[in-house]
Amino acid sequence: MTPAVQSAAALQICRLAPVVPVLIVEDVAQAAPLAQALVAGGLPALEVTLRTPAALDVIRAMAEVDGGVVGAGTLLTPADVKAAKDAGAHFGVSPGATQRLIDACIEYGLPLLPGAATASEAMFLLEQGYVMQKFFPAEAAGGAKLLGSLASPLPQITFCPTGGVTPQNATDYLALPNVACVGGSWVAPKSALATGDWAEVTRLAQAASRLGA
Ligand SMILES: O=C(O)C(=O)C[C@H](O)[C@H](O)COP(=O)(O)O
Repeated sequence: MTPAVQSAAALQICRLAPVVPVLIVEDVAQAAPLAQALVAGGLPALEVTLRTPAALDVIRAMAEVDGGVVGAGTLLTPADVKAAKDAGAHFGVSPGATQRLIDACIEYGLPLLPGAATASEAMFLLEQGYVMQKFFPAEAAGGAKLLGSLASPLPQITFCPTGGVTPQNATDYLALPNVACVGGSWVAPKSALATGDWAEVTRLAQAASRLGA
């Protein structure tokens, strides 16, 4: 799957809703109810970070949830790409990008949302064919001001800013011409997961799904 085809798929997924929840899930039993709560709240695209031992099983369980489009986050190696694809991930997200990671996504047919934080990184990815990129770490790298500054020299790139995005600053990003959606962990807070408060997750997702409207 060429980078251009990967980006077309990633762009479509990023346009489903203004927010892609970034999920850190320790317990596979939480996967289905969490995904159902987020989809019910209007956020179908879900990013499960490969940062917990349960992550691949969580992806497997979430892939069964109606209406959800599940991706794997924190992809760092070709082995991560293969494991994510085998688990049923529809897309992959990385904080950055390496040639090995890109080659693996081409080989295994996993649409990648690769990360960039500077003009040169974004241009390297554009040369490869990635017109849809993650802007990471969004707030620490320069926030909406930096990303907005990239829109005029690099109008062909659309971004999903992630990292430090909150309900408060999300609207600044969503107002930019080069932003399709934002990524954020706030819609699935640790406290709600710990208590299984899925109604709270749906409430947060509903509020997030209205951002930028
Ligand atoms: O794991 C990845 O692939 C990452 O790139 C990191 C995530 O984007 C951040 O963890 C977002 O988290 P918040 O800043 O809490 O919204």
